[in-house]
Amino acid sequence: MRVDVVTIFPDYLAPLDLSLVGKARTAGLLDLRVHDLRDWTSDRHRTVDDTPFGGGAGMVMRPDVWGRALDDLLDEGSHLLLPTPSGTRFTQRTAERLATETHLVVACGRYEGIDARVAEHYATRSGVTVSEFSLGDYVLNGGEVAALVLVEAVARLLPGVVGNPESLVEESHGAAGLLEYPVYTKPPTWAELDVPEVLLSGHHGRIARWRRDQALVRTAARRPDLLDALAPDQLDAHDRAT
Ligand SMILES: COc1ccc2nc(C(=O)O)sc2c1
Repeated sequence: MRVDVVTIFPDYLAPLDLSLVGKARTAGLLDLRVHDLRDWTSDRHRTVDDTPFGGGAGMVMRPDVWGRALDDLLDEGSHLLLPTPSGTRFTQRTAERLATETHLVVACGRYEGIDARVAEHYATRSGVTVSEFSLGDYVLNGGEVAALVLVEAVARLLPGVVGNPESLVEESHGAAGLLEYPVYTKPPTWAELDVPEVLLSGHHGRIARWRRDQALVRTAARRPDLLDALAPDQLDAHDRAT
């Protein structure tokens, strides 16, 4: 998969050189390129914004500069992603869908946002998909943090990136559709708190059942909406009794 990220703060994306995503890039599993939007400016001051039509506070990012950048980067089959507070919610299901695609272009807005004609124009471009998304019900100062989240959430789903793909199933918001169960390691007692006895039993069936029950109880307590969203076949009779 190729991912192009366009931003006026390229250094904001430096964390993507580290850890799991960094390893995926080194292994050739992810072709990630970060671009400075100002490379597509044409004036001495490398201007990317201007005052909003209709008045109001702040500045708006210019469509002509974004147009030159996106014309260079978008191809047949590209998915243009625009982080924005007014976007649809980015979820694990979104990440799973994006992880099946070949080319993502993430346009990081700043100031009051990108001129609306940019999304409108590229939505009509043959072979290009455009999506505006938000991380959640809060507002950041720009799209870069959302880009970091998106790239990591997608990259870790690419084949070969995570050591044990099975771990993707039981993690929170994974294929099981539940929050993950609590995890423990040595020492068996810490701060006068013991590890649940069942986890020391070596009885794999009981351990699996205990973990499933913990995931269900946690999900019911913290995110009942996730339980409501489960398909009927995702809960067995024991689950329903828990
Ligand atoms: C101007 O660009 C922005 C500004 C705020 C913002 N907030 C996001 C969020 O997902 O919360 S994406 C995003 C993009």
